[in-house]
Amino acid sequence: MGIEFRDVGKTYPDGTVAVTGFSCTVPSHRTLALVGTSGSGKTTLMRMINRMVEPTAGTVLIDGQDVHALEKVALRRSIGYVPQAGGLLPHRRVVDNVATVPLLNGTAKRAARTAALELLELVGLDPALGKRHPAQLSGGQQQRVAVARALAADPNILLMDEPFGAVDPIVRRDLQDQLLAIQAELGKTIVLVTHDVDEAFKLGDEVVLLRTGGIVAQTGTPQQILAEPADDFVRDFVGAGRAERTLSVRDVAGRTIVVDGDGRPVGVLS
Ligand SMILES: Nc1ncnc2c1ncn2[C@@H]1O[C@H](COP(=O)(O)OP(=O)(O)OP(=O)(O)O)[C@@H](O)[C@H]1O
Repeated sequence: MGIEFRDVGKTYPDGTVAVTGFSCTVPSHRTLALVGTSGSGKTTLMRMINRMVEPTAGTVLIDGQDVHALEKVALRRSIGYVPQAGGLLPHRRVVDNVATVPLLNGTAKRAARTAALELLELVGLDPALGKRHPAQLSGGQQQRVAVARALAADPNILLMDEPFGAVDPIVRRDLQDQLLAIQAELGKTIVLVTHDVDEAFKLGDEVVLLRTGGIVAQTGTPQQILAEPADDFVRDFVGAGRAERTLSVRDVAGRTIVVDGDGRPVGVLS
């Protein structure tokens, strides 16, 4: 059970080949990170799951069912989607943004709002912020709202397209940690698109590294890819040979410090 891409391809009407012969399974409750350079077909692949993009070859299945046979609007509402820049409705209050899909699905207003306020707490926001409009929140807070909104209809599947790409590195790390905590609690099936290999390794149980044309360079757990990069392209991309991944330990003032290849401290061991 889960999501299965079966030999899918996508050639856009202008002839651009975005994806070719892609096959992959995402088991239920696991996170797949699609990582690769710009234009490697990550977003195209992810959008095939909720039919925002229709493949020109192959099949996408959810729990064994061809998504092509499912009604598009119902399918889209049943899957949480976190777009790149939040995609919040600017003229609606935060709480109403979060409640959007449950309201469309017929949940009563009061129940939808109560649930929305609980979701704001789940993503680490003060429910009092629910009264504000999106423009009155920071970029990081807006992304938290976007995650809350994607979770509002309690979907089994969560699609995330560069969800934390527009925020600074410290907020980004916070949001990543929050997502890991939420995932530990809720156990969604997540497909995450990122161009940041560190993010892919941190969040993905399984990582697919793509090259141009949606061709798989390597699939594996972060540990497998780091330990045995398939070729020079992968090695360069993950930076396995880069100095900063070559860690060593040093004793400083009676404590054991871990430093990177440039001697910068990255943590304390004991
Ligand atoms: N609607 C479209 N019409 C034509 N070509 C498209 C369309 N959407 C995407 N493409 C092309 O398909 C290829 C893959 O695009 P896609 O957005 O899936 O890549 P990506 O890996 O997600 O890139 P990025 O990291 O820049 O978002 C690119 O060459 C892109 O220009």
